[in-house]
Amino acid sequence: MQTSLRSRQHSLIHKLANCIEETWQTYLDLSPYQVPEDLGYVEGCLEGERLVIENHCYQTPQFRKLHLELAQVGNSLDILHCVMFPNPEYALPIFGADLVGGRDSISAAIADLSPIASDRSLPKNYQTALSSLPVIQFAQPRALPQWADIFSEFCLFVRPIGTPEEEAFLTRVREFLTLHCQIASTTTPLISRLEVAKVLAGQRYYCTKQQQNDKTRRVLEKSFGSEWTEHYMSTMLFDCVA
Ligand SMILES: C=CC1=C(C)C(=O)N/C1=C\C1=NC(=C\c2[nH]c(/C=C3\NC(=O)C(CC)=C3C)c(C)c2CCC(=O)O)/C(CCC(=O)O)=C1C
Repeated sequence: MQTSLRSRQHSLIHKLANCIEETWQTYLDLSPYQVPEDLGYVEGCLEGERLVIENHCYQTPQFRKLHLELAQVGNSLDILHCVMFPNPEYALPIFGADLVGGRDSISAAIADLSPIASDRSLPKNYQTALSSLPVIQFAQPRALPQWADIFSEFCLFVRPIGTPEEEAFLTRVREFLTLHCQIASTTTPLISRLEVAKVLAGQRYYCTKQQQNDKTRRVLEKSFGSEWTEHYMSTMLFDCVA
């Protein structure tokens, strides 16, 4: 297997990809996840922009899909995308992260443990743990777009300025991930079909809103066209089970 794309991407993306995989390996019981239509590694080049995508997928008893995706547009735009979809029998939030940047700076860095409850609240244990984390002051916080009503009050969305802010972002994401994996590993599955149905509704809402991110859609469409992109966004990036 050739070296991972991360070794040719921005250092924060490289470090976060390693951090995510190390945390999963440390706290979770990983099994392989069969990526459909050999989407493990894809390249597209329509309007002259070559897009390379590398997908890493796993599953565990508590998570139906752990998805880490690295992508590079030409040799200018680096992307890290990560979503942890809980098994619908576990009433757990959805961890999501997105890093987008050029060779020397990250323009968007976002990470969140997103609620799936209909009242948009996180479970008490998450709220207690997250509110005890020190608030980090970033120089350039970013405003969420209209579709992004799915994130929690603890969501980090910034343009990190310089190494200290990149390190602070990485540390906070590591704290989110560690907390999430530790709680998930000690959570017992739901029994009632009504509870499971509510979890599915929450995941479906999350996926529907994420699919409205036109920044993602446009990058994919330029290299793969709109039909492939619609399929990819609804079955690979943000698929919700029936
Ligand atoms: C957990 C949250 C989350 C997850 C899981 C997620 O997938 N996106 C998420 C959030 C999120 N992403 C955003 C932006 C951008 N996303 C891309 C592209 C891709 N992002 C990808 O994952 C892939 C597939 C590999 C591509 C191709 C680009 C280019 C940008 C513009 C960069 C910039 O503005 O500087 C914004 C701001 C949207 C706005 O301001 O309107 C938000 C909120």
